[in-house]
Amino acid sequence: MVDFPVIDLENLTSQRDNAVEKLMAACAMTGFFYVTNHGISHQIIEKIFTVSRELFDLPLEVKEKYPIMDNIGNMRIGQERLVSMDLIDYKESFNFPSSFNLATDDQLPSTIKESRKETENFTRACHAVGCKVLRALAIGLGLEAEHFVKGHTYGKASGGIFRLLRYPAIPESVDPVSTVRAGSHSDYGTLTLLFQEPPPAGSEKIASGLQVNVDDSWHDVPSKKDCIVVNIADLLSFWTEGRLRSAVHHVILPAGELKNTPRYTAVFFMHPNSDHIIEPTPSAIPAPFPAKQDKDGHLVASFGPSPFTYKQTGKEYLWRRLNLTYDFAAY
Ligand SMILES: O=C(O)CCC(=O)C(=O)O
Ligand SMILES: [Fe+2]
Repeated sequence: MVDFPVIDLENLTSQRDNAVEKLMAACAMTGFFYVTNHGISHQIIEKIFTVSRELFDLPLEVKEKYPIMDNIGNMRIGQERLVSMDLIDYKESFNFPSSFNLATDDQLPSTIKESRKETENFTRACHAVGCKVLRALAIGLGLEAEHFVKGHTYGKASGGIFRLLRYPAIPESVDPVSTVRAGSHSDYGTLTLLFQEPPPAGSEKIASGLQVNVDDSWHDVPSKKDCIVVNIADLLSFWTEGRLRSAVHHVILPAGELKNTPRYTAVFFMHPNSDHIIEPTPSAIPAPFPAKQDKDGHLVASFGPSPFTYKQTGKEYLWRRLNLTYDFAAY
């Protein structure tokens, strides 16, 4: 059993109660942890899930007016297959720019346009939480606090995505062998913040389906009251030459009565500014996977889920990564 630690954001910011050490230990092992005392109110989180329900409840022909383009828009059930064409991801999603103030009217169905201000406030709050974690990580690595944050500016162009997801109830007709809720993958960016709706009353003990792969076995990441699940994503792992780990995760079909309940999540994917150049991190902590020179003299990562060249911008990385994946299969 892996115990994903719960980290108090206030303690992290004020460097109390070994919170930074706890965070660094989690990031060296699994890259997954919970953040509590994050200051994002219940009301705004509930509002986001209300907006999400209204959005997915729109008629199909309305949702299809917003097809995914440049990684923004709607993906219908089965469109995104994270593992292979043989494994269906039984989910639908809507991607918006993580700096929601950059969303153009034509990217927003009426339901979310009506809640533009609240949604923007939510994304600003998520960004602020992510920046606090990035500062603590920089401090934990012995760097100046703003090392990562200065490449993450709210309101500036980036590959960052705010994503709403609905995993529908599982009909009897679904083949459990060729279907998952989300196939195994690691995230592309720097940090991911995941909000899981609390399970319905009476189902608290049933796992939500999100699992993380640690040392070749899968571990449940249950929804925890008032907590955000945060994980290190691939780019931050490359950036730090593997000092911070980005773990593979997936969402399996639920068990028991949760099969009959749709699952809603809201995900805030942080990416650096499009023009931010990613160099290896100058930390005194030994890197598990130091950058090396390739035969053409480029500085490249010596590990990871895809080739990675240093000294490229956030934008170059993201587009190379997306192009390696068919049909925008990930983000
Ligand atoms: O919805 C979830 O629990 C996880 C979603 C996820 O991993 C992703 O969208 O990258
Ligand atoms: Fe993910």
